[in-house]
Amino acid sequence: MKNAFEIIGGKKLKGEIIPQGAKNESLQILSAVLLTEEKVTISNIPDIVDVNKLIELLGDMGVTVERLNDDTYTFEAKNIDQNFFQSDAFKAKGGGLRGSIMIVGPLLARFGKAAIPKPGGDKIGRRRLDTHFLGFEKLGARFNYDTTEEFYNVDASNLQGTYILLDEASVTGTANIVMAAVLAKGTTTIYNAACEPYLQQLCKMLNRMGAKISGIGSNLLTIEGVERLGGTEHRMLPDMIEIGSFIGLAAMTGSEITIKDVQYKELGVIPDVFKRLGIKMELRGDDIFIPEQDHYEIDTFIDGSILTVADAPWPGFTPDLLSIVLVVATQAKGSVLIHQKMFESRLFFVDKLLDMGANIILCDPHRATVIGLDKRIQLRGISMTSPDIRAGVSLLIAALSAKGKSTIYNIEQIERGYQHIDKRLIALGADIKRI
Ligand SMILES: CC(=O)N[C@H]1[C@@H](OP(=O)(O)OP(=O)(O)OC[C@H]2O[C@@H](n3ccc(=O)[nH]c3=O)[C@H](O)[C@@H]2O)O[C@H](CO)[C@@H](O)[C@@H]1O
Ligand SMILES: C=C(OP(=O)(O)O)C(=O)O
Repeated sequence: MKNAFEIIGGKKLKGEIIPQGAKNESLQILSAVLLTEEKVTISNIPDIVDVNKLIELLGDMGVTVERLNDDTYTFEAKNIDQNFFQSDAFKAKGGGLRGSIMIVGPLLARFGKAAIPKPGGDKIGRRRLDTHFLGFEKLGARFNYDTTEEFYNVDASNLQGTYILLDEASVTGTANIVMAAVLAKGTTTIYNAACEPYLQQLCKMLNRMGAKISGIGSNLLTIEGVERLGGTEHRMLPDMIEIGSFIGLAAMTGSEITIKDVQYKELGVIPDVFKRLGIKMELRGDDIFIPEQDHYEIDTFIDGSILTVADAPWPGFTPDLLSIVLVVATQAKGSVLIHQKMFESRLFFVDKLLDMGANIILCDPHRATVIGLDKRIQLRGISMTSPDIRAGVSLLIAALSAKGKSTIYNIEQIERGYQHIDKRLIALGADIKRI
């Protein structure tokens, strides 16, 4: 199995690229098919490792899965095999995919019990699941964590709606609790709910299935429980993290790129953050056009002090794009402080950028100051391994801009979230070989 990319950098790219369907939305939406025995048709599903693993897991647990074309599937969760959840196969597969935690909410809602191995995942720091389980407990569930097997069992024969104040606005936690509450008795109110577009899409889909959710897009969701849900059709939004990654790629490599059909109004502050790095872009219809630009200059705050880009729950800036912003800043004119508030170890990949010649001071695990090189000095290609999905793409962008050859190992990290990324970038003129 070829699991590295060899990249010859320094080439300008040119052309159009279509963003894939959203990874994080897909993981929520696919879990929601478990809430009904009727057929659910889902389109614009990205062909990426994480999503394919979840589809396979649904099939293993008894969901009838039919692929209608490249990106459209039907799912029918009529005969779920309860024995599967205690099998070794489930323990091995379920743990390999963080998003699989979101099958718990729907399974509780529909069958009154669920099980899940502790998910593994990227090297980006501790990732607790407390919010999920505190929410389930409020709804009347009892959970048991087997520390030796690293396995959770959850029981909830009688879910009852209630008021839940989340300890933090967890994205997958909110999705999980919403999916448990839609079939609970009575009304559930979730305050401090996350409200990313992924969640808005999930709630809209659940309402089309017969759920009664109001407050969509806010941090206060009200869910009136219903007896049953039915089938529906759903189309995934374009992946906003991919769109941000392509904006960064265009700027860093000085390329003219058009990102097609971005659903601009769903992107929140993402385009503005890249604009503050000095990147020019135009909205043409619903496409983002990024012209070839040899230099871009980072804005300052109004009082002239150094700009900070920090993550925050939606509608703040997503943490999943901070690594991309960091890498793009290495070739800007000016300086920026990158403040990764949510994850403890997501900035450590800067050591690779330092080896490539970037000017970065890692202040502490959460903060890095980037002093841009203004393209006076080109990064140089090196061999590296990626610790996580977004660092992986950031390093790919750095390698595409760098002088000479780079090798990125462990590209499964990248491929869990970016569809056929080598082929799509080669179509724009990139020199990438799978080795
Ligand atoms: C499959 C999926 O959808 N994954 C996304 C989801 O993960 P996930 O749902 O696992 O992430 P959470 O929203 O639960 O939390 C992410 C991190 O942020 C911290 N935290 C969260 C909320 C808050 O108000 N304050 C705070 O500090 C948490 O402690 C945790 O360390 O949301 C993350 C945060 O946008 C994204 O990086 C992931 O790509
Ligand atoms: C951290 C991410 O994903 P996950 O939650 O699946 O690990 C991400 O998409 O950047």
